[in-house]
Amino acid sequence: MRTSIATVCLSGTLEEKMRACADAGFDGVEIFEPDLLVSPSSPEQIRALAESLGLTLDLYQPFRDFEGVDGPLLDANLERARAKFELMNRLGIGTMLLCSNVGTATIDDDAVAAEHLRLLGGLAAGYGVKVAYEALAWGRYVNDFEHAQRIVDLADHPQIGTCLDSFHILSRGWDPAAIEKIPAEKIFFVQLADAPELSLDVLSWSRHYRVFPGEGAFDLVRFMAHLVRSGYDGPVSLEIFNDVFRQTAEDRTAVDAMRSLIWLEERTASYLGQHDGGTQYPMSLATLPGVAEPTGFNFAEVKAGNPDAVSELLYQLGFTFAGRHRSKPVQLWTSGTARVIINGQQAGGMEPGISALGLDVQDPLAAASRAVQLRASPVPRRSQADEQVLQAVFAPDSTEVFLCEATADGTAAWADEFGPAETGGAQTGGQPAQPLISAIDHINLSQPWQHFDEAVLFYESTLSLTPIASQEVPSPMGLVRSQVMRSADGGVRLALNIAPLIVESGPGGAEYPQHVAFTSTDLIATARSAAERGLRFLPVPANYYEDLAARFRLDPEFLAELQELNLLYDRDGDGAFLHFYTGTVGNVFFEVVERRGGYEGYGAPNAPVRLASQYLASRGEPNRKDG
Ligand SMILES: O=C(O)c1ccc(O)c(O)c1
Ligand SMILES: [Mg+2]
Repeated sequence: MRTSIATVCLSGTLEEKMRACADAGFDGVEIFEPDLLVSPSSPEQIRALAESLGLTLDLYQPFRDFEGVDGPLLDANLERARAKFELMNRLGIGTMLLCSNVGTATIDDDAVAAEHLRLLGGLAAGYGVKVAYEALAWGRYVNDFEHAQRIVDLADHPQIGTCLDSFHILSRGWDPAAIEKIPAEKIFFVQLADAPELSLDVLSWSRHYRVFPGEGAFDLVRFMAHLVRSGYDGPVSLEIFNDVFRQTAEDRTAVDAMRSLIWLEERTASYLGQHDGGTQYPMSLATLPGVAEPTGFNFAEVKAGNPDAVSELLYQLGFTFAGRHRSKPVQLWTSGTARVIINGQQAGGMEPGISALGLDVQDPLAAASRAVQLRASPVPRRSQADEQVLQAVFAPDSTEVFLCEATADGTAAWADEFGPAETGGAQTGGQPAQPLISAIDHINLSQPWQHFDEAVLFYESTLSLTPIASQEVPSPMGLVRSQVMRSADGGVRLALNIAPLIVESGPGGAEYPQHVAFTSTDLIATARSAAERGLRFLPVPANYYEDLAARFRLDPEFLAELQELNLLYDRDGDGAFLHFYTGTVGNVFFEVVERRGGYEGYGAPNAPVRLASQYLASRGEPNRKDG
């Protein structure tokens, strides 16, 4: 599949955009006219730059408001087109995009529009270029791709064909199956965009909210399947008008874009494999190393300049110190299969924060190769000869994601690099035979708002995690969007939260704490033992417990126990959820959860209580529970 992208998708100058597209691995670009008009480079220089970057210039766009107009305006429009065809010859671009008329058309007659397109085709022939007619969703008379195609048929000129744009087709609810009826040689160009479901006029939706394939709600796999079946084999180009991408570093957006297209290509290949058996089509679709979902968490890593505050929390939760790394300032704490690494390497005066997570996968090499083919950056590692070689890539928020070998007994092969425990921390104590905390339940990573869609696409495409319906949680600092990505059996649950931007601290000014949640087989016993070891719980206000009593019929003694220990409670169906939070150290805190009777959620109704309590704590408000 030939990949292309419109320069309007990216921030920067035309030259910067082209370099970013080439670096991300695109085959070609569409030149968006306004980008050229403001460039100091001549058309010849842009052409030479594309050549030197190995990019093809696939399309010049847009040409607007041409057809369906009165005689004098038509003459002027043809003159306008002549100038653009001359320009295209200088650029070396063979196809121009013509949008259906949204403003000046006064004649609602297909025969007239077709006649005008035929005239345009005649002019284009003189310059050896072609024109791809695109039905904009808000076109005055033509807003449906089948209608545009009927006009192209009527025009019946070799230089005149269709441009299909998934946004204009799917936003209007047109059925993309009709693409298969269009003769392949008449599809001159294809643009792809996804979009979230919004109730908005199509123009505003299109101009501000398009996103890359896989980041929205459109079924682009089915769209692509119809396109492939039509016999089309030209460029598949991303055309994303998006306010956030326009202000994000262009190289980052280009990588996100390329990832979305590679993944769509793979999913289309797999869809066609399932539905059309071995049928061969002109467009060849590349695939990636397939990987199964990760089966569990192998570890979580906290980086900290001073490990003591973190190790103290873990000790209070009942974790056992399992030793120091034999060559690095790194500690391992365990409880059951929950492993937390506290890494003091290169952490200087750094506040504690989650820096890495390890996932159990069947084939770490294949999983890493897939991630890298999806343009994830590998984490550079300098392993010593006697250490496990671990595969890792950076997530969009720079968290390191390690792809670890799953073992049948839940142990970690690298753990023998740690020890012996006796030489280690202040608080050791042997591992109890049956620790209450048995595993990592989920990891919660706050994400900068502007990279949220990119993060969801990253975890879904590289790691095969599935996003479940997102939630919105109010906090004193704004609405937090929470998106859980999980494996089918719940072995891996990752909660991504959009951190609201604290306006006064400026972009990136405020870091939101992140957390690791552990599973306990007996939450109340865990809380009691943690309290005895001096754990400071995140305080929960009395109002919360009054509301709990009103919502659920809880045994008064049980309710009193929840309140005494600062425990939170929720229910779904037959299931119940008990959990508590520790205080925050630096940018990290811990949660302990007990899932009863198949509870599948994360205590979302309680999240506002947590966020408000953390907000008070971060402002140094008195903790009334402590007196
Ligand atoms: O919003 C527009 O005007 C516009 C322009 C060119 C396109 O290809 C398109 O899909 C939309
Ligand atoms: Mg378009």
